Formats: sequence, C-alpha cells, structure tokens
Amino acid sequence: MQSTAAVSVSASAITSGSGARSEAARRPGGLRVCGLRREALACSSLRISQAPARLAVARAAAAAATNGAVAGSGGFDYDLVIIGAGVGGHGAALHAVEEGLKTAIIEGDVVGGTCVNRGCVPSKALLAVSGRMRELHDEHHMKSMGLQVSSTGYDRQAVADHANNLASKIRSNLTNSMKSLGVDILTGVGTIVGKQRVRYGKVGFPDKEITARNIIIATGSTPFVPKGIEIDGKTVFTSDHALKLESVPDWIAIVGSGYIGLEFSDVYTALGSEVTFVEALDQLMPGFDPEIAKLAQRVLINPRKIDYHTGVFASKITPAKDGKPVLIELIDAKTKEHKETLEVDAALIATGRAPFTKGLGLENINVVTQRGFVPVDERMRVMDADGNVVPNLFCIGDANGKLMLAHAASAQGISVVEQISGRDHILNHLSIPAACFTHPEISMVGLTEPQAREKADKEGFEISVVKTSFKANTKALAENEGDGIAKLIYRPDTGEILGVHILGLHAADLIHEASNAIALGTRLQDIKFAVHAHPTLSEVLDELFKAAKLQPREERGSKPSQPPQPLLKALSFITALLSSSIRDRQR
Ligand SMILES: Cc1cc2nc3c(=O)[nH]c(=O)nc-3n(C[C@H](O)[C@H](O)[C@H](O)COP(=O)(O)OP(=O)(O)OC[C@H]3O[C@@H](n4cnc5c(N)ncnc54)[C@H](O)[C@@H]3O)c2cc1C
Ligand SMILES: NC(=O)c1ccc[n+]([C@@H]2O[C@H](COP(=O)([O-])OP(=O)(O)OC[C@H]3O[C@@H](n4cnc5c(N)ncnc54)[C@H](O)[C@@H]3O)[C@@H](O)[C@H]2O)c1
Repeated sequence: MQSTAAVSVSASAITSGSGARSEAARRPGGLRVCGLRREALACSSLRISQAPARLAVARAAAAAATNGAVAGSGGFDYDLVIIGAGVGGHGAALHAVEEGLKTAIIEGDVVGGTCVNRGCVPSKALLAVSGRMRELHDEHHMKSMGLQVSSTGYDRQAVADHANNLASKIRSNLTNSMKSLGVDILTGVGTIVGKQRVRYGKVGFPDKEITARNIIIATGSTPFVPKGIEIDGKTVFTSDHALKLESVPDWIAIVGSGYIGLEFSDVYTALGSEVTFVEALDQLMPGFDPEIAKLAQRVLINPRKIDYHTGVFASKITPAKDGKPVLIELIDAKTKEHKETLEVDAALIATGRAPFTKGLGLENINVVTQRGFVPVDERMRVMDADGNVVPNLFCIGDANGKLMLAHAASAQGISVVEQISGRDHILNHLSIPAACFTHPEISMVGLTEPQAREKADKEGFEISVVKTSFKANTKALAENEGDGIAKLIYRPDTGEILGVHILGLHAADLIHEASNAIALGTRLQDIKFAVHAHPTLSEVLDELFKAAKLQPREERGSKPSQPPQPLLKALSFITALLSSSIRDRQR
C-alpha cells in the first residue's frame, strides 16, 4: 500500500504493488531517446557524452534536408523552436538536442501542459486510489482469496494531494530533463509573425522575437464545452476542475461517455458517488469497438451505481444556486425535442477537447485552421490555405487533432525531428495504442471491427476475428480477475494484424505486444511462435495469436512484411553518414 495514496485500510494480509519504472529506449545509434514515457527520471541520465560524434553528422544531414545551410548557422537563432511545452513539445525537444539541434521551447503557462498538469498524470493518480478502494470494498473478491477487510475509508484532501503532488513531481522532472540537456525554456505566449519568426511574451504584448530554421506548433487543447452549458467550476465543471477533487458529490451527471467520462465514473463510484451518464450517441462508449463497449457496459457500468441516458444532448446546464440543484435539460439528439430535466448535485462536462490555436498568428502565414485544428499532412507539415506545405513549419499533438493522446503527441514530435535531421519518417498512426484506465482497463490498437470490415469491403479482402478470454488465463484467475476478453481482427490471407482490443486486468500494458507487432510489420505466422512466460497475463495475447486461422502458406499473400523500423532507421543513418562524408570531401 502506498503511503501517499490516502486510503485507510485494515486488512489481515495485503500485498503491495511496485511503482512503475520509466526507462529510456535504446536507439540504433547507441543513444537513448527521451520521450514522453521517459519523462520521470531516466532523461536526466541520458548519455549526452555520446552526442558530439553524431552531432556533426546530424547537423550535416539537417543542412542537407534544409537546402544546404549548416544547422545553427545561416543567421537563425535556433535550429528548432517549439511553441508549447506539453508532452508533445517535450518529446520533440529532447530528441532534437540529442540530434544536435539548438533548441528552444516556448511555454505560456506551466511546463507539462495538459497531460502532466490537468490530464493523464493526476487522473491516473486518482484512478490508482479508486482501483484500491474498489478492490478493498469488494468483500466477495477479498474473501475468495482468504482476506478480511474490516473497514475502508478515504481522506478526500489527501487523495487530492496525491494527484497534485504527482503532477508537481512529473512537472519538475520534465523541466529538469530539458534544462539539463540544454533546451532553452522561454516563458511567454508564442505567436508566429512570419516565415521562421516567432515573437513571445505576455498575451497581446509579445516583445521578444527569435528566428528558427524550423518551428513546431505543439499548443495542445482545452476542454470543449458545448453551447448552453454554464461552467461555475464548483457544481458544473470540466476535467480541469474535477482533477482537483474539491468535492465528491453524492450524485453526479457525467456528460459524455468517452475516455474522460468513463475514467471519472470509475473514480467517483469508487469514492461513493452515484453517476448518471448523458451520451449524445445511441450507445455508451461509442468510440470503442462495439463488442468491447458492450462488454465494458456489463463490467464497468451495470454492476455499479451508474445509470444512463443515450441518444440525448445536454442542451442546457445551470449550476446549483440558492439551494437549487444543478439542472440539466436533455433533448433528443435526432428530433431535438425536449425529453426531460435532470436534477443532480454536480455535472462533469466530458464532451471532448478543442484545439488551443487561437492567437498563434497563423493568419500571418496564410494558414486557416479547420474547426480550430491546424491542418497537417502525414509528416505533420502544416498546410496553407491553398493546400501547399508551409516550409519549415510543423504541428504536433492535440493541436492537429490526428490522435489526441499524450504518446501520439510525443511520437509525432520525434517523427518531425527525424525529418528535420535529414531522415524521412512517417508515423504509422494505426500502430499507436490507446488505453482507458478503468478497473479493469480497456486498450486497443488499429481498427475496430466495423472499420476493418469497411476497409475490407472497399479494398476487396477478407477479415477474420478471434477472441480469447481472461477466464482461461492462470494469472488472471490467481488474481481472481477473470473478467475480460482480447479480440484480434486480422487478414487470414496475409497474416496482417488489423486491430487488437482488450478489456481486462492490465489491458493497458498488454496491448504493446500487438502495437509493436503492427509498427514493425510482424505477421501472425511469425508472432504466433513467440514464447511467453507462464503464468502471465501476456498469455492472453499468446492464445489470441495462436487462435488465428491463416490460409495455407502457399495461398497466402506473397507481399513481404514491412522491414522493421530499427532496420530502416539504421539504413537511413548510414545513408546520411555516407552522403555527409561525400559532401565534406567535395568542399
Ligand atoms: C483528464 C485527461 C486525462 C487524460 N489522460 C490521458 C492518458 O491517460 N493517456 C494519454 O495518452 N492521453 C491522455 N490525455 C490526453 C493528453 O493529455 C493529451 O493528448 C496531451 O496532453 C496532448 O499533448 P500536447 O503536447 O499536444 O498538448 P498539451 O499537453 O495540451 O500542451 C500544450 C502546451 O502548450 C502551451 N501553449 C498553448 N498555446 C501556447 C502559445 N501560443 N505559446 C506558448 N505556449 C502555448 C500550453 O500552455 C500547454 O502547456 C488526457 C487528457 C485529459 C484532459
Ligand atoms: N486514457 C486516455 O488515454 C485518455 C483519458 C482521458 C482523455 N483522453 C483524451 O482526451 C480527449 C477528450 O476526452 P473526452 O472523453 O472528453 O472526449 P471523447 O471524444 O472521448 O468523448 C466525448 C463523448 O461526449 C459525447 N458528447 C459530445 N457532446 C455531447 C453533448 N452535448 N451531450 C451528450 N454527449 C455529448 C460524444 O458523443 C462522446 O461520446 C480524447 O480525445 C482522449 O483521446 C485520453
């Protein structure tokens, strides 16, 4: 039991879990890449002493990619300026300094952005508490393992402090990792004032100007609040307020059953609230694979104190005032007719996020946003109003709206730095996993079944689907956590993995075997022979891959698997090295 999480318990025997460890990933060149997941401590141990040898090569390659001028020269103040120090900007900055690029990051608020201060980090601290509370409250679960819990309770302020302290810790780790590597952290709001020129300073009065060979916009997003909803921050609020856990309402309506809604329903119900979901679409969790959403409803919604209204919009929400409760007017999502008015203690608005791109000065460079999102191509290069690439300007993370996840933002940033370092790179977004950290967790990568069927119909191939259950897994049963399935959608003719969806214990960790397989182009005919330790939850995926029925070898598509990314990277590194040494000899 972590002492910082304020759950008070008295149990006859409880085994404590260990904390997560972050680790720097190794790259072919021998340097570690510090990205989002390496945010905690590993970045400070990055071996920068190895950098100089590659630095010259990287600079030469970057120069080649940007019309011949050597990076750091040519009159620019910086090789790279990043606007926004969230996880996307941080991932890009660390990779840039590793590549030898002189880098600055401009932040208008606090380092860490949404994920660290108002998103992933504090929410996962609250979910860690809710997971333990849920387990300790589950008398049947405890008894079946021979445990007795005589009483449970929590101290709301201490739980809130746990989340806040974690955010502060990660924020300072992020800041220190950039400082120690020589990233210039510039304070103020950044505005693009012309090609390769950024001004920054106080809002409306940006008084300092810098130039950069390349600029990355990484300005993120803020909560989207539909018209008619009045936020008072006390009884009607967004995740920004909810994460402070200033209260635990007896009855809370959660508007929107996406990631935020679902995770907060897990927190609130574990802490004793009753929840009512209001969802505009016809089913809860509409973003998930429908079969997984259905099972999630059986596991995460129905047994808990949760009811729901689907197919309705919350058209008007009035905060509690003068002894009156929060009023929520529901209208039919299709006919727009008034359906009913809910009276609740509080309402959490979890209806998506809006890009934070106002005031960026995009009009100065002929860029028009689309619903606020910065238009980009598959290389994150910003497109102008005429559909042309704006040279030396990129946009990553929530601000481009491609995939609003922390690790996606960071991966896009690393991909951009690869390009400006002279190595072409396109990130395969279908290989990026996502997870919802409920108890149990849900995770996914690639296509949902309906998406895969649509693609198959269009492109004229067959798909197959197999499933395995956590109920048949020894480790899950030892933990008494047999609720859950894993689902694989694949092409029987080629063995290509199209999508994997998991609901069950530690699903968020399990998904990486599938996402790495997709990223590296590994086919089922190969991965099904990989060996998994016994007894582990990973065997759920082992079973899944083995269950896939492929066409006989001679009938299978002959298209070779995509070469692994590390191999591609190593090849492009060698090419860059050779071409820079040839150029050196010609000078
Ligand atoms: C409650 C919640 C939970 C979440 N949980 C998860 C999770 O578990 N896993 C996950 O992958 N994702 C999660 N997300 C999503 C994740 O937080 C975002 O996808 C991620 O933060 C996006 O990163 P970013 O770098 O694009 O933007 P942000 O993190 O939003 O950072 C943008 C930064 O830019 C700064 N900025 C904006 N404009 C300017 C300007 N003009 N000049 C200077 N600075 C500027 C902002 O102040 C901010 O610091 C969660 C989100 C929320 C709200
Ligand atoms: N674990 C994670 O990775 C994690 C956790 C939290 C947030 N996030 C990210 O943050 C982003 C925002 O999350 P979110 O849950 O707010 O958005 P979301 O897009 O996941 O879900 C929003 C839901 O609100 C519904 N909705 C919209 N307007 C409505 C209205 N007026 N009345 C009723 N329902 C309405 C939508 O149909 C949808 O189901 C997501 O894109 C997600 O990627 C990720």
